[in-house]
Amino acid sequence: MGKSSFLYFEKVGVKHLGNTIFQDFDFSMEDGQHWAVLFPSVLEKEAFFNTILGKTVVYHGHVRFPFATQYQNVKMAAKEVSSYRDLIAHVSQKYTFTNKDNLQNFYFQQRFNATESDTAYTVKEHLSTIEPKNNGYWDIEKVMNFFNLEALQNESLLKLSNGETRRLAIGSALLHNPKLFLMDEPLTGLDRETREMFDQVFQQIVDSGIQLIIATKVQEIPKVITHVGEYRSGVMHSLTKSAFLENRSTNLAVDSIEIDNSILEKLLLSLDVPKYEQFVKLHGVNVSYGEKRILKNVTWEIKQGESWSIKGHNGAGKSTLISLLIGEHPQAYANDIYLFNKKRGTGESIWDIKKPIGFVSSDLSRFFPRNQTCYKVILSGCFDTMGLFKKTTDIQSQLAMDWMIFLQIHKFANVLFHQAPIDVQRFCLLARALIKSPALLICDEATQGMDENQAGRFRQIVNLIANRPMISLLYVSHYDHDIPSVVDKELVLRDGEVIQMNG
Ligand SMILES: Nc1ncnc2c1ncn2[C@@H]1O[C@H](COP(=O)(O)OP(=O)(O)OP(=O)(O)O)[C@@H](O)[C@H]1O
Repeated sequence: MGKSSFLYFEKVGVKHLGNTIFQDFDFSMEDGQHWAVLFPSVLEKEAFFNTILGKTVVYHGHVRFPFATQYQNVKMAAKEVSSYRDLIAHVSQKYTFTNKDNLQNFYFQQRFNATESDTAYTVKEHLSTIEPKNNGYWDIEKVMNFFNLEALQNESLLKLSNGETRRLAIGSALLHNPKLFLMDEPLTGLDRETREMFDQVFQQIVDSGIQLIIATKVQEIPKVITHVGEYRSGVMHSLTKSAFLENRSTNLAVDSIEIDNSILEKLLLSLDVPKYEQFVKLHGVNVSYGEKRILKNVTWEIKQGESWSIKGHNGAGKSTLISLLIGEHPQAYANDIYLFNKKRGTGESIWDIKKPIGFVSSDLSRFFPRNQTCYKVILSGCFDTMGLFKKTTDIQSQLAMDWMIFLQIHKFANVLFHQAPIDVQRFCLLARALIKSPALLICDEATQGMDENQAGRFRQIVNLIANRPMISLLYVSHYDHDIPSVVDKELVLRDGEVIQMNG
């Protein structure tokens, strides 16, 4: 390797989660370079990052980190324990924040329950608990300022929206002043305006002396990137960014995916949904926390069988609106809301509300107990619990397995859910939602972090389900191309207000 070598893989063989992922894998990054890496599947992408982080089994070859040599020599001379990892920051799609007891045991509806979240740190507290591994350009003040976190500094971590959480995750990682920053799809979950602003964010990070490896989509390769590595057929094809973009065919169409219709037909027959006269109706709905108004006078009706998208900037109130529908928000009772023929607050139980709803969100995965397998997570849909705690019938067990086979995730049945790749987790959540024959399927940024082929397959299946006359769909995404074609109605929120409704 040359003198200016920063990081390299030499004929590396890697095993991860029981699978051999790489054989004779080569990759080389020089000082001053910033890489975008493209992987066909989440499994390979996660294995690549985890290998750099030393979390996989390298059974062959070497991974070398010349960028850390000087640092480690200095530490060794001072007789201090150190690792090359001290110089790496990583923001994955699976980031979680812990609470004050250092346990990650938040439960889902806690987010919407303003009084119950005292075990969660505020944004400012969280940033001050981080013990930077290195001193450098980034400190709390710079991070707060640069990522627009001042206004949120006293908010509990639990209450942050998806986009707010991501800004915080990137800012938190920078506090370590790493030399190498690994980012897994840093733009997903961000609204269009924020995504556009991120070119400046990357530039600032690079200007502070940090080198980047970003897993991303071709359409989202940031300006600062100098090189692109595309992993195909076991080989990382490396090019400068300009050569890559020149070579690239403009046809980025996603493969159309073969769906096994015979299994689907059988599964769809199990989706036997009753008819509701008053499906979902909201009239003048308001949600606020103290002075902060999150939803303002929202009036909206969804008829059975309709398919809607909900759009709006990060923090506009989309997830809050959904939380009212799925029975997770305590302020639902104080509002004029009809769900499935019943007015909220007239004696119905939370289970009555949840029963007709299948819910899939990018956020949901982190709330399942860590001992749950993929199979159990799917079965927990039968009981609307976050994990399986009851005995299941043979019919339920068979149905869960049939959905897994149809969705091609059956080989993960006994894998712990939190260890499964992101796309497998999402298909599990989809199966968990569908196993109980929902009348309303809600997908809240559900394909976030999935690769384009898997996201395409997810949309295709959602399309097939939502095309059934008795089933309604609510779909939230920051990307127009991600919205399934069955969706023909949209609600747009800005700062909690409905600014557009095409229904
Ligand atoms: N319990 C709470 N107390 C105070 N503020 C809250 C609470 N819960 C949510 N919020 C705030 O309400 C706003 C709306 O959040 P919500 O998650 O509904 O936004 P969103 O439109 O889904 O955003 P994103 O696209 O980023 O997911 C955010 O600014 C969030 O910080």
